[in-house]
Amino acid sequence: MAKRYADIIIDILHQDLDKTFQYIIPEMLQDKIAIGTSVEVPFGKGNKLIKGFVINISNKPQIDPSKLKEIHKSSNEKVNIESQLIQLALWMSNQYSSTIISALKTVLPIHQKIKHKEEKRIHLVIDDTKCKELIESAKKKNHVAILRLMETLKEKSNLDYTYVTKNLKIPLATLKKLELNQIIEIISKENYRKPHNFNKNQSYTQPTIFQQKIIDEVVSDYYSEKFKTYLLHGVTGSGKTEVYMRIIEEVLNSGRQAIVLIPEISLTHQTVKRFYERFGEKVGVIHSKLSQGERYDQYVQAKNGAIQIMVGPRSALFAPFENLGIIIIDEEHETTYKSDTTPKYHSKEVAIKRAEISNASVVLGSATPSMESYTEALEGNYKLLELKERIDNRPLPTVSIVDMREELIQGNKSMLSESLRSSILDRLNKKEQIILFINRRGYSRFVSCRECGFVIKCDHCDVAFTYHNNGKLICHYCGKNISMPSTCPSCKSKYIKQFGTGTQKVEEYIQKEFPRARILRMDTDTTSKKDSYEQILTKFGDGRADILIGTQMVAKGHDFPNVTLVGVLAADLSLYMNDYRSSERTFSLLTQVAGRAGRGAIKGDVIIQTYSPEHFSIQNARMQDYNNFYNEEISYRRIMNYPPFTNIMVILLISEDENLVIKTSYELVNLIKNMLDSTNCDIIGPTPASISKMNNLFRQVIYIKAEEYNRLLEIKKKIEIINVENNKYNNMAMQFDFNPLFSY
Ligand SMILES: Nc1ncnc2c1ncn2[C@@H]1O[C@H](COP(=O)(O)OP(=O)(O)OP(=O)(O)O)[C@@H](O)[C@H]1O
Ligand SMILES: [Zn+2]
Ligand SMILES: [Zn+2]
Repeated sequence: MAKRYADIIIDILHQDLDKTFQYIIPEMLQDKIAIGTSVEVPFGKGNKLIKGFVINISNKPQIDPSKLKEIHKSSNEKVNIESQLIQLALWMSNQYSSTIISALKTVLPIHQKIKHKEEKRIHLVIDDTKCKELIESAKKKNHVAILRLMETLKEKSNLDYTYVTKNLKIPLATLKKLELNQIIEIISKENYRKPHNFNKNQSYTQPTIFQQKIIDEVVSDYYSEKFKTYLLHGVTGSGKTEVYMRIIEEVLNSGRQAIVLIPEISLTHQTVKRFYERFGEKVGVIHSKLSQGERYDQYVQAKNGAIQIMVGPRSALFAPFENLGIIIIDEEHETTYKSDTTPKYHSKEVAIKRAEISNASVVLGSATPSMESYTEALEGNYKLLELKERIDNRPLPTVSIVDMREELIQGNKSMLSESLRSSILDRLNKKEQIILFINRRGYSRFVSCRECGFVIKCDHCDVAFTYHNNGKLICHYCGKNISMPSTCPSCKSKYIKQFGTGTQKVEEYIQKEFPRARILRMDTDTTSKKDSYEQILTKFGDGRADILIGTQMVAKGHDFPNVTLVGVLAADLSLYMNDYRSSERTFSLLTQVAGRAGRGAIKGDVIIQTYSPEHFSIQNARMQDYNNFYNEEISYRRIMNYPPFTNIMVILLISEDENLVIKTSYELVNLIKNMLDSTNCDIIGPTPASISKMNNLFRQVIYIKAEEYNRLLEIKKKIEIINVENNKYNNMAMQFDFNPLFSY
């Protein structure tokens, strides 16, 4: 048999060893070694044995084979799932241009040294008569500990170990002795931590004919082994979750597993509850508020088959399912699906890749699909599925727009318009519930006129200037900057200022206006504890509060049938961020938050307060007309050459030396210009980053646009080679991001 060689990545905990080493696969290990196998290899001068992972196998040695060492030993564990995940990590490290190690750390739980929580119980193993004798003799000999234990055990027959040692204060030696004499038995049973407690519900909803048609389509593709990516575009409240659950049921029946991704942790409670009611103990959950131990337990159970559906944000994508059948991404348009740490992957792309590796289907669901996904669907790359109506033919809520400039003219300077104020009062009287949404994205960053609504924008880029603390307004797309004007350039009003209201201020104000209303607030301040989302949402869901005030986290996914009024306090805040995606984000946010109203028997109303009532994002959100919005936005993207028509790579340069970072950024741009054939790339910048100084480090950004994604990867590789060859960027950190969802 020809000799085979394995590329091995050495112990993942050594950050600096981000390269592979080739080893000979010895005869006796030939059939034990595959991609993903964990092995022990001799390393370095002393040939110390260390752990590594096989990431590739070939027939060709890279150097003189007599210089290669042999793999010492391979672990006997089944490798299938690790091998799939390692394959995925390798793809990620290439696609997002990160180190192999950081990609591996993302997909595999590296630190596995967490102890299982053990539950031990003490059982009485002698009969009643014997027990009484023992109690009598303990009394005589004045053995108080034994007496105490026996009397309690006689009644309960078995007790929790910790209770016995801590509460009854029985010494360990005594327990040992009793065990030795076969009076008691200490039985330990592995006990998995359960992060959620719900009951399985037996009554099932019957799918509507519209839901059924979609379920049938996906399921029949699945059974004929056509594993595709679907885009389920269903209006708010159309019952997408039921569709997911029915499809998953079939996947489970076929002996395979499912992953359900949700955009953020605030939605975990509702989704896990719904899935748990349907599937019981088979549902697992992974999110950042679980303890290390809880997370590890979920991982182990997914691996051993106890858990078959993993629900959670991003990281649930890496659940170690051997036979993954489907990945669902709910609210697929959400920006939280993009990782903000290296590798900066997009969950949708990784999900599609993972599905390809394991022959699984992917369902993306949203009432407001991302521009990218909808374009893919129109081009036939994803299969488009639509739910155009709400369940039971319930109407979508009526959305009205209030022009806050008018309110000001009428002398109303408060944050509530007259119409929103009277509607709130009306619902409080009717004992119906209200959600007040404060759009905090772009908080305090752009500058607008309170009188005419004018927003100060860069004349080259059609994006709002960003307000900087030194009183300067800077365009982060071209670098142009101006001083903050003292009057509105359009109407000369002096009510021009940067924007923003905090949630807490809103809560205080609303409470003062409606003293009898029971108010809950949900934002990052009120949700720092592990179960705070759950508490707030359960309280509101049970009707123990009238008004829920919150930021983005109240906007989507929630299903509260008694909510009949949704108020949006400042729709504009996300409209003029220095970001070409701001229209899309505003539209989907408003449509999503509007979609929380009228999901039960009573029709809902939505009131959107804005200074830009004519903006097409707001107008289309009012009509809840996704297609119209898409058509307007896509033509803008085409003209401006933004994604999905191009790909963008960001280079962020960071240094404590301001002059150096600026000088280098210009040099780098020249260098890139020289290496490009300029026909198919566009360079924008360098400019100072939105946060141009952070922790005393100065930040410059360069944007490169290219139609072909791989061009960007090539450019990046070249820059790195130059860097390694002449140590060019030594006193500087350089970060790359591909198709970022926010501007830098
Ligand atoms: N077939 C059905 N029969 C009766 N009620 C249903 C059915 N399917 C779903 N529902 C109910 O309709 C409501 C809305 O469903 P769901 O929350 O899944 O909507 P959605 O499409 O995910 O909306 P959003 O995009 O706003 O999150 C839920 O209360 C759900 O229980
Ligand atoms: Zn500009
Ligand atoms: Zn003005």
